[in-house]
Amino acid sequence: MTTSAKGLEGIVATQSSISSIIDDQLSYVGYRIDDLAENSSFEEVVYLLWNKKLPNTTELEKIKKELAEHMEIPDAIIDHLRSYDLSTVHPMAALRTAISLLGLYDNKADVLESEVNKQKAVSIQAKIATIVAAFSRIRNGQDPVKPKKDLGYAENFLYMLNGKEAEEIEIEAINKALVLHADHELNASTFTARVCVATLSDIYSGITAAIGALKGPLHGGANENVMKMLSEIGEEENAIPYIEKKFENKEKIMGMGHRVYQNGDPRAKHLKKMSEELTKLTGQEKWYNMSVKIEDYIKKHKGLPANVDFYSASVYHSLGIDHDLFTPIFAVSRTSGWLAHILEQYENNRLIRPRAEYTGPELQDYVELAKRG
Ligand SMILES: CC(=O)SCCNC(=O)CCNC(=O)[C@H](O)C(C)(C)COP(=O)(O)OP(=O)(O)OC[C@H]1O[C@@H](n2cnc3c(N)ncnc32)[C@H](O)[C@@H]1OP(=O)(O)O
Ligand SMILES: O=C([O-])CC(=O)C(=O)O
Repeated sequence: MTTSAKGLEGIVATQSSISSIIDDQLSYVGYRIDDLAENSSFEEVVYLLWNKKLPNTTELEKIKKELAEHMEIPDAIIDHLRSYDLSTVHPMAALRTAISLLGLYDNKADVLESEVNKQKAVSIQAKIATIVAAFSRIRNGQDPVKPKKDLGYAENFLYMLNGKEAEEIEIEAINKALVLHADHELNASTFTARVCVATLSDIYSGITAAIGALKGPLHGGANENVMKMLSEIGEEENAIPYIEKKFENKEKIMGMGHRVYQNGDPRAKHLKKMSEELTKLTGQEKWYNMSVKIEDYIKKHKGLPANVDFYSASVYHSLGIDHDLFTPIFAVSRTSGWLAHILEQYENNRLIRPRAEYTGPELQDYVELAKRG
């Protein structure tokens, strides 16, 4: 057997026609992320990822309507969210459980037929935004707000989160963030989803497993930790001494570095621009200025680029979103990619089962319990 690649670095583990990263350029089904970020709605991207073509007007209206119509969640999920000790539960843990629970209210959860799976995809994509918003409201002692059928996805999410219709600039920011986070080739959570459903387990299992993988700070959980770091730094002049200390302690800087991108994450510049605009608009420029200082310093001293999580932190913060909801919002977006990969996996399935390079002791004789030292 050949030697293993730590963290599977550089290993091509599957074929996929959903998204690609070539020469540091990201595209969804061949459409450049820059064009999609500037021009498309999240629903357009959802359609693109699931159907591998951009929707025409009728198709776009249909997916928008379907998503809005499926957003409402069973009362039992709300009751369940109310039963948590919300002072300690992380919203990603709540989301992981709520999606799993959602499967119990779907009498076709275990049916793997293609058409049924597509219906489940719409339902899960629609409901995940509602679950995140409901969790946040219940935690704040407020009643969950039902979705409105005439609102787009980003707008509905903000409406359910805040209990009032959002400003255009907020909708634009969330829409763009959802577009930018939607898919990213074979990242850890997407790979997790594919490994899970390749056993012919159901979609709910795949999404639940993926949420678990995204939660970690080396992956989606980094965005919350970026804001934690910025808050600890507090003021711009503290930024560089803080980072130097982290380097001395050999600690990682959240939101920096990437396994695949060597010269920078193409999504980061969009979030950086949004961060600049939104922090200025809300009088919170210090978070942007501090982020730029850190980015420049780390680029210069470590050669590491900012990743998608770095500037998303100050974007969400300037929209007044609780810091521990940053990763759940990432999950809301990435669900579209997970679902696309799950559907693709089912279409051409083979069990995913790599090998391990054994590094333990050579074969040895069994020692009876009484004779062991
Ligand atoms: C949506 C996403 O998932 S994007 C990634 C989100 N995660 C983060 O932002 C967490 C911070 N970043 C990291 O931990 C890493 O850059 C990862 C996990 C994203 C990718 O890392 P890998 O390709 O596995 O690189 P690895 O962790 O092995 O690091 C390689 C070297 O670079 C250093 N390095 C990598 N990232 C960082 C960082 N953010 N801060 C400081 N040093 C870093 C490591 O310490 C290591 O140095 P060494 O060789 O001297 O020991
Ligand atoms: O691709 C990765 O390893 C992580 C990432 O940027 C993402 O999931 O968006």
